[in-house]
Amino acid sequence: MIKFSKMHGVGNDFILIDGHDYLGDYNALAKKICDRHFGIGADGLMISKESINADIKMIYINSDGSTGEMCGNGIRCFSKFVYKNRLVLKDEFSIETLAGIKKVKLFIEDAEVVKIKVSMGEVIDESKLIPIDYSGKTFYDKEIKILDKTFRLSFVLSGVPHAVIFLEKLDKEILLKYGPEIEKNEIFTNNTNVNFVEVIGRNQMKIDTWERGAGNTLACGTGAVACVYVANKLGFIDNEVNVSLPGGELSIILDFENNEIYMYGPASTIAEGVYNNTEG
Ligand SMILES: N[C@@H](CCC[C@H](N)C(=O)O)C(=O)O
Repeated sequence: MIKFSKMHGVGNDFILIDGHDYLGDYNALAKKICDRHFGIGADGLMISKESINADIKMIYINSDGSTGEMCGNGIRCFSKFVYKNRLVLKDEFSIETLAGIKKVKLFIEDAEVVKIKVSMGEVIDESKLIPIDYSGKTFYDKEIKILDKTFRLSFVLSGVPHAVIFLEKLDKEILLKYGPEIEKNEIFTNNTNVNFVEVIGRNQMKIDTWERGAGNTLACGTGAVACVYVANKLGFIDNEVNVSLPGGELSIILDFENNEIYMYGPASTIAEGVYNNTEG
């Protein structure tokens, strides 16, 4: 029996457990517990662990059992989870992830966490530092043929790898047909998340994401950061952007002076309970 919380960050849903409550194989557990028919159902599993370098450590595993280095929506849920479960006793703290240490700040009203700010760090775009088989310096707006269609694609690392494609209008059929193909395209040496973006104005965009290891999700936080960064680099938008995702809204701020990117968004607790790990 494993105690869990089920949470979502703008529709990107997760199961969270305290690492003290389960010490087994987390990747195998993620596959079982995230299954939408035989498990609780979620896009990913997060486990809290003690950290030597930060206030707490977050382990993130996708629903297919693969490890993700970071999760933008996940880290907001994780922050609220560890605060509510008194694993961290401050409202501003640091979290160790496989993509480095991230700082978070909780906004609390009437004892409820209403919003979380995450310092997401820098986006990395140098090809030699990111998982792409490409000899040029960076991979911005390059033509790439996928099945029968040629896309203009950019590729960056915002904690996890992200492909960014701008469309005149978002199209679910394109996402579902080409997303899985791009995710596993051989140029991306560690696979990739795939974001389709519609720019609405200088401060507004819409994104639909096909996630590495989880498929089509209702939102992706690291994806929102990657898309805002790339769109700004290509001159399409300013540095403060409201991002609409199928599951809700995020706010992303590029702070060039401090080499920092901030993400603001909510985190909601849906359920708390006990998972029976012996059946299912
Ligand atoms: N949903 C996430 C990203 C989760 C990890 C990703 N699927 C990967 O393995 O790269 C987010 O909100 O950032």
